[in-house]
Amino acid sequence: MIQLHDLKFEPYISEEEIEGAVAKIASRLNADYKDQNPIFIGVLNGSFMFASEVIKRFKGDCEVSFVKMGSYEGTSTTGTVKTLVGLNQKVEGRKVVILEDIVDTGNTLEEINKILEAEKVADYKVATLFFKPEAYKKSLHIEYIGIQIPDKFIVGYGLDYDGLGRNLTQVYKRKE
Ligand SMILES: O=P(O)(O)OC[C@H]1O[C@H](OP(=O)(O)OP(=O)(O)O)[C@H](O)[C@@H]1O
Ligand SMILES: Nc1nc2[nH]cnc2c(=O)[nH]1
Repeated sequence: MIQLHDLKFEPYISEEEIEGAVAKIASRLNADYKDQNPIFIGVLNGSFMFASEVIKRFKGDCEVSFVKMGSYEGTSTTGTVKTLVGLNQKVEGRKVVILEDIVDTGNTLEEINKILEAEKVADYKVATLFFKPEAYKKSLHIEYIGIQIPDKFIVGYGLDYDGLGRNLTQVYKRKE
């Protein structure tokens, strides 16, 4: 068990399971985007570890960019997604892959969808390491899903509780 600020968390998803999920997504991306020079767009802060692990397994040419979005305070969403750092490169006509650490309510994804529609990308797909089907309230398609989890608050592998826990190499869930 670990403690971050005032909350306790227990081990939930091992490094091996995460590594297996990352490898599967990377393998599909290698097949689907062979010779297509995709642009990977990581959604900061949470996706930094997942993005790095996926991108280093991609074998062809690719470009890498990041946006920074924020909507969580403590363990719940504020319901308002702020674009803290937007896209700083032209993506018109390009094939884009969004890299998310987690899709929960889908609010963040919806905001990213608006940005990409305005940018007129050729097409884009979403890859997320974790997905909470019970919490997802949107209809945007998620092409690459690593691990589906119940509607519990998790930390580790990029995900934080009020700033702490992003460096953990396995995932923990809030102790009930
Ligand atoms: O589907 P949603 O309910 O929108 O939740 C998903 C988002 O929540 C987290 O970001 P957060 O706002 O906590 O910012 P962070 O990545 O900087 O931690 C996570 O990184 C996703 O981007
Ligand atoms: N740390 C963390 N951030 C999230 N953002 C959306 N869902 C979660 C979650 O379960 N944990």
